[in-house]
Order: sequence, then C-alpha cells, then structure tokens
Amino acid sequence: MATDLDVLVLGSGQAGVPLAARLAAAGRRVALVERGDLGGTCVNAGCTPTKTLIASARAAHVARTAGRLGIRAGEVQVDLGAAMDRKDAVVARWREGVRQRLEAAAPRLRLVHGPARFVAPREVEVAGERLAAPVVIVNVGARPAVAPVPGLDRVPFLTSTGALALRALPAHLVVLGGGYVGCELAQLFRRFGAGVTVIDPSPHLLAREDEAVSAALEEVFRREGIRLALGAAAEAVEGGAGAVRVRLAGGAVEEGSHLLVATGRRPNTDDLGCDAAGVALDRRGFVEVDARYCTSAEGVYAVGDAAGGPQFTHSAWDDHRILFDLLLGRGRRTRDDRLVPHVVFTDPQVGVVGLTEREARARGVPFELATLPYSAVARAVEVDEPDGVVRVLVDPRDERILGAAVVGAEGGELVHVLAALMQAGASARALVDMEMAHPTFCEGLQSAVMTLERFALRP
Ligand SMILES: Cc1cc2nc3c(=O)[nH]c(=O)nc-3n(C[C@H](O)[C@H](O)[C@H](O)COP(=O)(O)OP(=O)(O)OC[C@H]3O[C@@H](n4cnc5c(N)ncnc54)[C@H](O)[C@@H]3O)c2cc1C
Ligand SMILES: NC(=O)c1ccc[n+]([C@@H]2O[C@H](COP(=O)([O-])OP(=O)(O)OC[C@H]3O[C@@H](n4cnc5c(N)ncnc54)[C@H](O)[C@@H]3O)[C@@H](O)[C@H]2O)c1
Repeated sequence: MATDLDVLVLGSGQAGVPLAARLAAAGRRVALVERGDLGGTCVNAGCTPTKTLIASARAAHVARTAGRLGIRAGEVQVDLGAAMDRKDAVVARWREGVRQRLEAAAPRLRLVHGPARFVAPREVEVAGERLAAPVVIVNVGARPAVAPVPGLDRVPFLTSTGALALRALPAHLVVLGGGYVGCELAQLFRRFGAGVTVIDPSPHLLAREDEAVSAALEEVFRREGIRLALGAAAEAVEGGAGAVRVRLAGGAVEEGSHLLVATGRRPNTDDLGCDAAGVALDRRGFVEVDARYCTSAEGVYAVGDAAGGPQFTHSAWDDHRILFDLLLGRGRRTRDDRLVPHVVFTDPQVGVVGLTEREARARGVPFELATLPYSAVARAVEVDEPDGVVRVLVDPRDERILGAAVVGAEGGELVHVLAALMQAGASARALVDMEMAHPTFCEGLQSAVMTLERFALRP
C-alpha cells in the first residue's frame, strides 16, 4: 500500500486537476486517480464539445440568414464530419493541456489510471493497488441521469455524450428535457439541419428561469422550426433504431428518428464504495458536505458536481480555490457565500445571476423590476440581433442589484457586468451614472435600469 501520500484526489475534473497541481506545488505529495479521459466532463463531454459545435451551428445560421443584411451566401451545406473533427481537435488540445499540467507537477504529483473505490476510511483501491492519505478529495463528477420513462430500457437513445459524437445527422431528433442540455443541443442540431422536437413536462423551457426569460427563448426556437411539446410528461417510449415515438400525457405522440435523453445528471458515487469510508450520501447519491466541503468522514472532502449544488465548471473551479485555501489554513470564503452566475449557450444566450423574480416573490424580498426588450438597444438592431430581454431586480431599500437575466446576443458576457456590481455590493446607480460607449450592448443594461422611476431622467 502506498502510504507516502499527503493528499489523494479522486477524479481529474474541474476542481481535481488544479487542486492536485497546486497542492503538489505547495509541497504536498499527491496522487490523482482518473478512470477515464483526463479533464473530466467539461473538457471531454460537456462545455468544450458543445460550445465548439455551437460555433459551427451558428456559422450555418449566420450564412442562412445573411440575406437579411443584404448578403447572399448561396446554399448552405453543413459538413458534420468537419465540424466534429474541429470539435475533436479542440477537445484533444484541452485534454493535452491537462496532461501537461499534471506531468509538470511530477514527481510530487503521481497520476494513477483506473477506477478508485473506497475500501476503508481514507483508503481506496485502484487496479489492484491500495492508496491511502490523510486527506482525500472526491471530485468524481456526474453522468447523464435517465428519467424513468417506460420503454426507455428497450428503445435506443442518445445522451449528450453520444449526441456530441454523431457522425451522421439525425433526420429528426426528439429531445426529452428542455433544460440546459436539451436547449443547447436542440438548437445545435436544428441549425445543422435536423428536425427537432423538445419535450418537457414543465410548461416552459429552462423551467427554473422566470417565464419572460423562457418565453423569449421559446419564440426564437419556434421561429427556427424547433417543435416544442411542453407541459405534458412523457408516459411511454416506443419504436426502434431510426423510428422512435414518445407518448405524452393527454394522448399526443411525438415522433422522430433519434431520441436524446437530457433529463439531468446523477453523481458518480454509486460504485465509489462510500460506505466503506464512512462518507454519507444524500438520497440522490450526492456526497453530503458542509460549507467547507467536509464530508461525514474526517479528512475526506468533496467538490464539484458530486457534492451537489450548482453543476457548473466555474463552480467546480471555484470549489478548488476555496478548498485549497481552507486546506492551507488561510481560507475565509466558503461554498455558501458566493455568487454563481450561469449561462445557457443558446442563441440568444441566457445569462442569469442572483435572484429570479419568482424567487424574490417566494422569499418575500422587496424588489423593483426593470425590463427592456433587446429590440430597444441600438446595437442589437444594427447588428440584426434584436431577440431577447434585459431584466434587472433592484432592491428599493439600498438600490443594490438583487438579480438579473440577460437574454440576448452576448447575454452571457453582459450578465457579468451586473454580477460584478453585485459582488462589489454596488448600487445600480453606478450603471446609470457611468458613461457607456455607443453603440454597445452594454447600453441596454443602462437603459434597462433607467426604466425604473427612481433612475429616470427628469425634465
Ligand atoms: C453537455 C454538457 C454541457 C455542459 N456545458 C457547460 C457549460 O457550458 N458551462 C458550465 O459551467 N458547465 C457545463 N456543463 C457542466 C460541467 O461540465 C460540469 O459541471 C463540470 O464538468 C463538473 O466538474 P467536476 O470537476 O465536478 O466533474 P467532472 O468534470 O465530471 O470530472 C469528474 C472526473 O472523475 C472521474 N471519475 C469518476 N468516478 C471515478 C472513480 N471512481 N475513480 C476515478 N475517477 C473517477 C471521471 O472520469 C471524470 O473525469 C456541461 C455539462 C454537459 C454534460
Ligand atoms: N451552459 C451550461 O452551463 C450547461 C450546459 C449543459 C449542462 N449544464 C449542467 O448540466 C446539468 C444537467 O443538464 P440537463 O439539461 O440534463 O438537466 P436540467 O436539470 O437542466 O434539465 C432537465 C430537464 O429535464 C426535464 N425532465 C425531467 N424528467 C423528464 C421526462 N421524463 N421527460 C421529459 N423531460 C423531463 C426537466 O423538467 C428539466 O427541464 C445542468 O443542470 C447544468 O448544471 C450546464
């Protein structure tokens, strides 16, 4: 058994890699165990492949719609193989970067390939070898969860991982789930030329967002020819390769050539042997942690998707920063006191931070809501990107921003302006008083908050 370790990291995800590398640089003897490709979900099956392919799909969309700007691009042909090759090249580049980062940390960092399984407190077995350390960090991530719809055990279906590796375009993709994955991939495949239907039991796409946010996206999806079957649960799935049918509550049937199941993600803890280590899981299998990432087992910490909470790369990466400082005894931040923006990379993008209107009402938080359609922003009209809406919730007591959503071109970038003000505890008046360059999308943020009576220009 290897007993010369200070830290054992399980999983080379968005928290595990920087934690392992920085702890090694800080003098710790570290082993990092990875059972799959280096870099975890984000690099291999998540952010990188989706956003790279979305760029190709957008290029097709821009070429198809260029006529609106007086440019004739001719018939648009999508070379799916070339788009996939480009995606694979970017993924390989990022994965190689991870490998180099880990190798550069040798000899204090040792990379171990294989599935880790706890066999005792702070001790795992990997490919016949036992590794133990006084500190163990669980960063095992998550994988697609398949909703329990009758028939799914017999009908072939894709998850996001398979869909991102397709080499032939589905004639018609039926997507179960209108969340992040469902929305991003629905538009991606529609723009590549597939027919697409999205099914979700919620009455709106992106059901956690405010209705106005979802509605803005739904309008664009419908216009692009994406069929939305919302508000009815899938009751049964039938068919076989090349012909699938989904029966919905109420009797409607949605048909397609391929089925994509995008109904959330479950943690990779079921085969981790957490019992043997005294690591408690919640009823959905996520590792239970406190604000400082401590699990129920002394010396064992959990970060990233497997620890519950927001399933984002930026959250996992921030977990690494917070836990690194805590382990070195200098931490002030915890996982509970942070602002977590999120962006859905549809077109228009959906950037959100802080409270939604629905959450503010449910919590009884007083607010004033500023809204502005994107079509009122000069820049949006000039570049022919008028879809979307800006929504900012302002606290009437101190004029601080409580939350915001920017649906629109570059909405994922713009929301960070509002997030930065929130992080700084600044008043929304800062947006009003500053001089913004014209014509920019940012002017839309200023114009939006100036729709509130308290910030309006007076005669
Ligand atoms: C299609 C898709 C698109 C996404 N797009 C975005 C996006 O645009 N922005 C964003 O912020 N987030 C996005 N996400 C979410 C993001 O990918 C995850 O939140 C993030 O990767 C979580 O990182 P992590 O470190 O917790 O785990 P992961 O990155 O999943 O890494 C966990 C690692 O642990 C390994 N592992 C698991 N079990 C074991 C074991 N027993 N032994 C050894 N190794 C093990 C796995 O092989 C994996 O490499 C997307 C996800 C998907 C599926
Ligand atoms: N841009 C990003 O940051 C990004 C992109 C992709 C994924 N992610 C992360 O990955 C996670 C997983 O994404 P996801 O889209 O799989 O999950 P999600 O939780 O975002 O959405 C799942 C959707 O499936 C629906 N659903 C549940 N059961 C269903 C059923 N039986 N039939 C039809 N629909 C059903 C839900 O109503 C929900 O709308 C996200 O929560 C997010 O944290 C992030």
